[in-house]
Amino acid sequence: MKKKIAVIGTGYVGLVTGVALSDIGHQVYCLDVDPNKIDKLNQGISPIYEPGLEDLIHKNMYADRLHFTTEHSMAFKDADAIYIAVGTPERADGSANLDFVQQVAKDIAANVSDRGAVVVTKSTVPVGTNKLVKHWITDALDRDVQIEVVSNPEFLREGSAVYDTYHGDRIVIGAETEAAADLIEAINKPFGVPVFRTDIESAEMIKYASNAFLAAKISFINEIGTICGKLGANIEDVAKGMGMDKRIGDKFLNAGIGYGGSCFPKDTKALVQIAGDVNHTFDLLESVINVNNKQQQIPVDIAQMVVRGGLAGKKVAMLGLAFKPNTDDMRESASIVLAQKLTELGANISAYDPIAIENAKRLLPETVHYAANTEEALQDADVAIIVTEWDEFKDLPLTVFEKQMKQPIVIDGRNCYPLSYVETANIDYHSIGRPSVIRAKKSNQPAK
Ligand SMILES: NC(=O)C1=CN([C@@H]2O[C@H](COP(=O)(O)OP(=O)(O)OC[C@H]3O[C@@H](n4cnc5c(N)ncnc54)[C@H](O)[C@@H]3O)[C@@H](O)[C@H]2O)C=CC1
Ligand SMILES: O=C(O)[C@H]1O[C@H](OP(=O)(O)OP(=O)(O)OC[C@H]2O[C@@H](n3ccc(=O)[nH]c3=O)[C@H](O)[C@@H]2O)[C@H](O)[C@@H](O)[C@@H]1O
Repeated sequence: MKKKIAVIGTGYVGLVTGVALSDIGHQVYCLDVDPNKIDKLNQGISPIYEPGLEDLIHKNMYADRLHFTTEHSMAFKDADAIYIAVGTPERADGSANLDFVQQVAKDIAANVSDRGAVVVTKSTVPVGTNKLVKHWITDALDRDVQIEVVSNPEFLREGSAVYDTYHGDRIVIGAETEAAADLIEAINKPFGVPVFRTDIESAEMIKYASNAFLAAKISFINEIGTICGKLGANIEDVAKGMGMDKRIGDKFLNAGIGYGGSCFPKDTKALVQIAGDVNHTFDLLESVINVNNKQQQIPVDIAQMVVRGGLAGKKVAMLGLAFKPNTDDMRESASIVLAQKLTELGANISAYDPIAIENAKRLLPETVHYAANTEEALQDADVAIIVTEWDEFKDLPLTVFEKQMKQPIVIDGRNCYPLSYVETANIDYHSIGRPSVIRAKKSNQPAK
């Protein structure tokens, strides 16, 4: 069943959704208010770095199933389904800002075909928003047009967004009517991903609860890591041993310098607000957020302890800037907090990331120097901090730290190297929730 679909917003979610829906055969019109993005896309250039995405854009543009436009009339004309995938950024109080969603509702009212459409919200929105969207559209309509709304939250991860779309654990569909749910289920059928149907409010909550639970798992393992660090236990083995229990599961138990990105920080705060709106203090989630804020500072705390004479005037190499590997997304990356703190302490930062440098320049202090490669970033550095676990850092021979740095002190915020490997290198090594490995101690060890 091939349908005409309009996707509004070409950020991560809109673009990946639009491209994937065209790839399974639908006629898709992706609309954005940003003409630069649409220009680039019409030249086959993806405005975001996402493995595999550009190839799919080319394939489906060539097959004449995928179109990019700023023209509402072109996108909305005869659309069976209209997907809303615009941003829902956080307001100063942590709640979700729905201004972009409300604007799209007005645009739909002004442009939807007389035969009506099913309006699908992909954006992460507070419980009750889909019903508000329907109200906003019908309120602005000057004609009698049938509008149905469906909550269809998105669960893709940046860096593996294309893979996730085809191999998701579930597609959640929250609808008012069986007919609307049937249409969205049929549209998604070729993905072969299990569908879970529910009411609209539950679908909206599933998205926030899922992100909050994953964030809680990360903060939990990070707290255990901090205790392990003090007691001489190894968080990697602890997480492995815990994860073997199927009720716990082995995913999302990597201790590190906390979660970043465009969603966990924003969605956890929004859920605290959503709970507050119904007079519930979400104590657990507030702690998850506080733990994460502390976690992002850990490398600076360690650096202050281990670099002799303090950090003022010292060269700090930052390896990795993106909030996770395989993306150029810098939103809420721990590198932002770290660079600010280090700069306040008078350190000179030399930073390198395989692809996020252009985005980093907009968010990090102006004084940060950007190196062309790892070796240049490490040259004569007093301390190195690994912020993002890119493969090229994980594969780096530890001798590079020895050779390039003034003092080979490495603070690994992502536990990139097995301790047994670090033991063989002539570096001081501090990681998260694992014992430190110090040169002096190694040389004092009796010969075997
Ligand atoms: N980034 C991610 O990995 C995921 C994001 N989400 C959710 O999806 C939503 C979108 O997130 P991103 O894709 O990261 O957003 P984004 O902020 O990167 O992109 C949003 C796009 O919408 C466009 N836009 C804004 N107003 C518009 C309008 N009136 N008409 C047309 N286009 C308009 C903007 O120009 C921008 O290109 C958010 O609610 C987010 O929480 C959900 C799952 C994953
Ligand atoms: O709503 C969203 O936007 C998305 O948010 C996350 O996806 P994403 O932020 O792209 O990336 P994740 O792989 O979840 O990583 C988020 C952060 O947690 C950190 N993390 C992840 C896993 C882990 O074990 N430890 C850990 O510190 C990562 O380094 C990263 O900073 C969710 O995984 C997606 O399901 C969801 O759709």
